[in-house]
Amino acid sequence: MYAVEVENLTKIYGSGNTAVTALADASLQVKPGELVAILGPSGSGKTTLLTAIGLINEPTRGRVILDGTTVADGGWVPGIDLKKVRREKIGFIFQSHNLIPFLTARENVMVALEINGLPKRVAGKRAVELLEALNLGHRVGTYPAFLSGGESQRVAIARALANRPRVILADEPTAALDTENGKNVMVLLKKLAVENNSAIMVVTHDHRMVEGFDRIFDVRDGRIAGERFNHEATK
Ligand SMILES: Nc1ncnc2c1ncn2[C@@H]1O[C@H](COP(=O)(O)OP(=O)(O)OP(=O)(O)O)[C@@H](O)[C@H]1O
Repeated sequence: MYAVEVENLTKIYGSGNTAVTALADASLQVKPGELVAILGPSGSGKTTLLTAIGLINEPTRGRVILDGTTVADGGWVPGIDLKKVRREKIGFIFQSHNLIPFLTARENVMVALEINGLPKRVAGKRAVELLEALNLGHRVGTYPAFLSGGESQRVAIARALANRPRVILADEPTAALDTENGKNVMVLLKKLAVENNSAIMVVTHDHRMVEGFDRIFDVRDGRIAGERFNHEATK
């Protein structure tokens, strides 16, 4: 079973003379354990695609199937609890890490767990384990203002992973990092995809990172214009 299936997805913003077709019949599938890039010029529809899969942006037409559950079929499937599906199946990583400034690294990760009903003590323990796995064991009590860019991004990754989501969606996660930290984040994402059997989709402009992906989807004018396998990455 695919972790993510998108079929003929179309998104039209606005209506009449001002209507903009941001996605036009885009289709793709991503398997569990796969790390894929969504690559394309500015305005090509990458973010629209990612936010539709992330249940943030309602598609106009077409289907989104997450982990076997149809969530959109010409708009959201009636009666579906979008928040619940989002919380349980999806982890987000943003370009700017969006950490909560008045919470420590550990507390930032705990928030994601507590929202899903984990008791504080259990959440605290798991948050520390996650941060340790990302080589941040020495930073658990540190506030975001005192973390480097690479460290902050790893805390954000720990938070996105906290609930072991089947699908991880990342919007330019390496853009604010130097090449070395960016490459480390890519290696880490690949490791996590494999270990957790998650599908990871990354919107990127960052050509420095392209070789780290298993597969690359090229987006042009709201369409999937091409698909490349990265044999180097899968060796
Ligand atoms: N809320 C909106 N209302 C109207 N048009 C929008 C809206 N969001 C995006 N668009 C338009 O839809 C098209 C696709 O935008 P989108 O943000 O998905 O592209 P992108 O590939 O992610 O671009 P970038 O790389 O610059 O972030 C663009 O023409 C954009 O102007």
